[in-house]
Amino acid sequence: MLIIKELKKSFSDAGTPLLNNLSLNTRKGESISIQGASGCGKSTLLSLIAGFEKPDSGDILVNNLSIVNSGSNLKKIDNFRKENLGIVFQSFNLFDCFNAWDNIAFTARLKGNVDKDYQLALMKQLGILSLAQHPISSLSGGEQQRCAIARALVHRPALVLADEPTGNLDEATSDTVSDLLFETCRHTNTTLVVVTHSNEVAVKADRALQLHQGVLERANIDNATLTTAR
Ligand SMILES: Nc1ncnc2c1ncn2[C@@H]1O[C@H](COP(=O)(O)OP(=O)(O)OP(=O)(O)O)[C@@H](O)[C@H]1O
Repeated sequence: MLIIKELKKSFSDAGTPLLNNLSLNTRKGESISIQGASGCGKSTLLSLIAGFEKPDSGDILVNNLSIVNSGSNLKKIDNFRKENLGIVFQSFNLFDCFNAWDNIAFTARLKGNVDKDYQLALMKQLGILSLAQHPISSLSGGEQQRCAIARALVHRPALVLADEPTGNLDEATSDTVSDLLFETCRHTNTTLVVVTHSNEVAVKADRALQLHQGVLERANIDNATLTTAR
């Protein structure tokens, strides 16, 4: 579904590339977590997958569409995002001037396929239906992030990218919100890539990976590490 082939990316000519022949192959509906040291290139990788940045070489395919080779065609890449991509940010990135319902409807309106029943079902699943008419600024951090998850899914994207989705939440809220993110993506058969510093969040993915020296490796998160992290 998401296929990354021998991706290279550097921000300077000196030294080893930040991403150095990185490859990944995911199944439809699979969830992947990515951890790694600060500055190792996790957010850069998400930006490349979203088509916000261009790699030096290699290819990225989502549902057989090359994000890299569509990169020079801005309309095509814009359509790719509208059709295929949902994004969840650490800082929620919701609009203060809209209520919860209109914030969530935003991506579907961009795509031109508002499906009220589907939005109602998603909001119900995420436990935020009763907040639909509330101003976004009146919601707690956990409630806002649940709205952001609904917004990322409401246009039925094939792929959701989440960059530190629980980074601004306390431990208990992080647990609830990350459970909802993984469950909702499983329920809707949406492929999910989550960048996180949290071992507790990382182990909820079907595959836990770490970015190390420019490539993705299987993460080794054992129970002892989890216990220590708690
Ligand atoms: N547009 C850019 N121009 C130059 N350098 C950049 C640019 N974007 C990122 N970098 C550098 O690339 C490296 C990787 O950044 P990135 O944000 O991808 O790391 P990260 O693994 O997500 O880090 P963190 O866990 O701290 O968020 C950093 O050294 C960063 O300064």
